[in-house]
Amino acid sequence: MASATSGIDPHLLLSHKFPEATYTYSERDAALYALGVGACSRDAVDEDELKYVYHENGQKFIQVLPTFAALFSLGSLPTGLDLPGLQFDPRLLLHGQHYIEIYKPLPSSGRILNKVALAGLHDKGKAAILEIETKSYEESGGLLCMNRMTAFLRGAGGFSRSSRPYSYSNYPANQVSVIKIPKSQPFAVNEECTQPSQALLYRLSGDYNPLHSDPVVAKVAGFTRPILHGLGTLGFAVRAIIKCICKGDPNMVKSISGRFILHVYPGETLITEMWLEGKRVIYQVKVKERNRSVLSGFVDVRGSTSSL
Ligand SMILES: CCCCCCCCCCCCC/C=C/C(=O)SCCNC(=O)CCNC(=O)[C@H](O)C(C)(C)COP(=O)(O)OP(=O)(O)OC[C@H]1O[C@@H](n2cnc3c(N)ncnc32)[C@H](O)[C@@H]1OP(=O)(O)O
Repeated sequence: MASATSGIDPHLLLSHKFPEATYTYSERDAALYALGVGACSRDAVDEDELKYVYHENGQKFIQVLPTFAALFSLGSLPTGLDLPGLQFDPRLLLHGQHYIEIYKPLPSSGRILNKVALAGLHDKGKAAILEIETKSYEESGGLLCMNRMTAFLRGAGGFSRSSRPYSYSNYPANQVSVIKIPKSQPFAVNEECTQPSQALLYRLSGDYNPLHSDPVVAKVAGFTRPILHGLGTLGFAVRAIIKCICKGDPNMVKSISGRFILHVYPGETLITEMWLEGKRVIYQVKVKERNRSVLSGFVDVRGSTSSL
């Protein structure tokens, strides 16, 4: 794995003000995204999923998966991940966690205004953790969703000026995604193969990091070949939860939290296990071929749990 100079000045970094950014998308973008996270990949006429990619039964608009909201936040990051007070090797960046709150059903197309802020910074010694929060507004001014993404910057830790490791976050502790996986049998299990070309398809939704497409870059980052986008795996998991628990209704999803535990290679099989705890679905994704957990978290749902 490569290493390079890094350095973080917490005060300079946290005082940075991001400019507002817009993100425009069409139905084609929403459908391409759905295909990128495996919608209809097992069955091109899947009765729960065709609506994400096609105007099924004469529906006026396609429906949008709630995880599509994550693209709003990626689109608002500065080019080259260039921020004052932040020096790190971008080749060693991994997506660590992602948290989304959805306040309204996502429209099938739109122009979104993003307000971005730094939500957290933590010194983990071998790594720095940087959290970026994006609030996304419709043109009418209504708040549509909020994303908080966590970047795990390998090799960028050790910037604390005192013996106590630096740690700052501006949000409640109950929104962090380290969750306990129940010991009981899961309520539902979904198994699905990703395609060898999955990351090449997913990247067309706007995350062109070469870690997911370039074998040389992947090796420098410590992987044998390009890996799947973390948000790609999250998209598979949440789609499975919508299918198995929300009876195919994407608008039941209220919030989504996930921690990326281990990388996934495109072509591997994802097993999503789900447990119901009131209105919360605890989930864990394992890679079948390596029998390893790669992602875990929770999805909070709207509506009556008795009908689930
Ligand atoms: C604008 C400039 C800023 C840039 C940042 C912008 C945000 C960008 C977000 C990134 C999105 C775009 C790029 C996308 C990239 C990808 O999709 S990469 C693929 C998806 N991700 C992965 O595959 C990562 C899988 N996970 C791992 O490989 C490992 O979990 C790890 C992240 C390498 C950590 O493992 P390890 O080094 O063994 O850590 P530990 O020793 O267990 O823990 C050390 C401390 O770190 C905490 N921690 C561990 N894992 C995570 C995690 N996933 N997220 C957040 N924090 C994590 C852990 O709790 C430890 O802390 P303490 O308990 O306090 O000691």
